Amino acid sequence: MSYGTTFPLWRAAAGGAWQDYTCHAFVEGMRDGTLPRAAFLRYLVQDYLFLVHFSRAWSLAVTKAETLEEMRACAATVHALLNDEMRLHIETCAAAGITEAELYAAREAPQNLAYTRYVMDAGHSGDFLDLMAALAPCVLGYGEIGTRLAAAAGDTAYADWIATYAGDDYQDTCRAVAGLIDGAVAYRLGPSPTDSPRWPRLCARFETATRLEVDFWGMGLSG
Ligand SMILES: Cc1ncc(C[n+]2csc(CCO)c2C)c(N)n1
Repeated sequence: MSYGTTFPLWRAAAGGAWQDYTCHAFVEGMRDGTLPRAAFLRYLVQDYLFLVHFSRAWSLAVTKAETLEEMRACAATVHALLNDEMRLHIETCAAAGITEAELYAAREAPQNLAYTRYVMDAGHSGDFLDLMAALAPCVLGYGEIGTRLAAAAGDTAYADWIATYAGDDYQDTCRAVAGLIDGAVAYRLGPSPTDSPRWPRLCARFETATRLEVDFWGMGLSG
């Protein structure tokens, strides 16, 4: 499966890290239902905080955009994150007796700090493309994981999670973000972006963010 033309190149350049992320033991545990509930809730509480900072990162993308089209796409993502994406976390945690105030006050795990602040820094120290390369593994990785798990899931309590990311709405989001990235790359790097002196650094940013996703899953498992 692939979204757009830039993402497959970045994914290939990330090598084994991409496999480590999308086929992580945490993911396999959701697929076959063996993931302990405590690990999933630990992940979900941290992921709520993650989404707070990801909303900030997409907000930064609005200010780093160079076209109105880019601004609209990033602003729409901020809106979706704050108003739709986080609701899933709030409702699932509420059912487990965790309030939103408790979510907001939870202490960030070091793996969470490392990942979210890395992404923010990619945007602060770089331009729109640096930020997109750091954001891409998160958005498109979950799209890939959702699709794979929907086709291979066993009897699992995580069917809702899988259905969310395998569903048409989320897959449309993935295609839209891939299109945003392809357009942004063409706008800034021209018709042969892989020849740009900037290309290796963008690949490196993508790979680093991918490794930080691996560590984020690991945090859920290790507690
Ligand atoms: C650690 C971690 N990585 C990726 C996602 C997935 N995700 C993050 S933001 C977003 C909406 C589109 O930008 C989606 C689907 C997550 N929740 N947690």
